[in-house]
Amino acid sequence: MKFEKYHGLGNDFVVVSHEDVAGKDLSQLALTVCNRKTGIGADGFIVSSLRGEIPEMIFYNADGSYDTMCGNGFRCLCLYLKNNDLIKDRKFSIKTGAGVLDAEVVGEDPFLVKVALGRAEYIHPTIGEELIDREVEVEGRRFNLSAAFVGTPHAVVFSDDLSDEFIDKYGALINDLPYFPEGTSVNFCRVEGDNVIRIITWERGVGRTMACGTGSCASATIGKRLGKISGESIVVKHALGDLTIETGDEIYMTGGGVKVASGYFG
Ligand SMILES: N[C@@H](CCC[C@H](N)C(=O)O)C(=O)O
Repeated sequence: MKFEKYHGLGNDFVVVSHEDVAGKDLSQLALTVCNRKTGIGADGFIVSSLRGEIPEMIFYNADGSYDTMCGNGFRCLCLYLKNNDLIKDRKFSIKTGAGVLDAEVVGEDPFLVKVALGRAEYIHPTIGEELIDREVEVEGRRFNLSAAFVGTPHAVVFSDDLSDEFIDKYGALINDLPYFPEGTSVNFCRVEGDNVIRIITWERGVGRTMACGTGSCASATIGKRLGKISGESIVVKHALGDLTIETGDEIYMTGGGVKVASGYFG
């Protein structure tokens, strides 16, 4: 199987063409390919499909679970399509499990793409109301928990502790709360300026990753709703760099993608 590997701020993905995996169990393939000991190693598996009128992203997490959207993966797919001459225009659209999203290449070297993600949805499906700044207790520790759906579900907690141990422990525990019967990614954020937050995400289907695009969008919009940050353009800091999130009526995410490798697997 021919593959290319990409990352967006260290959130890494194996990208393959739909033609090369037609008829295969994609969930099982994601599990095999993403294994860091016995596979290629990645946080997610992206199948690039050209079956329809516009390109389509089919996305699986490292644990084999399907997901509707992945922000960093989406930007990586944009670069994959560009590298393979599958998109020629600066502006284009890609179908995802969360709908058709418009994108525009705004930088060539380094590659930079701006993606329109629509509006954040705040009505929480399990409780039928918004889950914003709600005090919850998790193993004796109090959190102010908020949630938003930005193509995929996200919980957001503002915290000064961004240590690996804290994220690993409470990310998994918050994902297991009854509010989230289908699980959720959990974003831990620290305010670092009027329009700046630092974020570390515990991702559903993966665990702690180096960056999360949709999590950055959810965190920026919730940070603004809670009055913790302000401004149209929010800088979301990750270990390897920043994403710019515009949070007007519609959310826009601007960030890069990097090709790491290509080859054959199996
Ligand atoms: N890495 C992502 C989000 C991926 C989805 C997540 N693992 C889930 O299951 O919801 C991003 O960059 O947006």
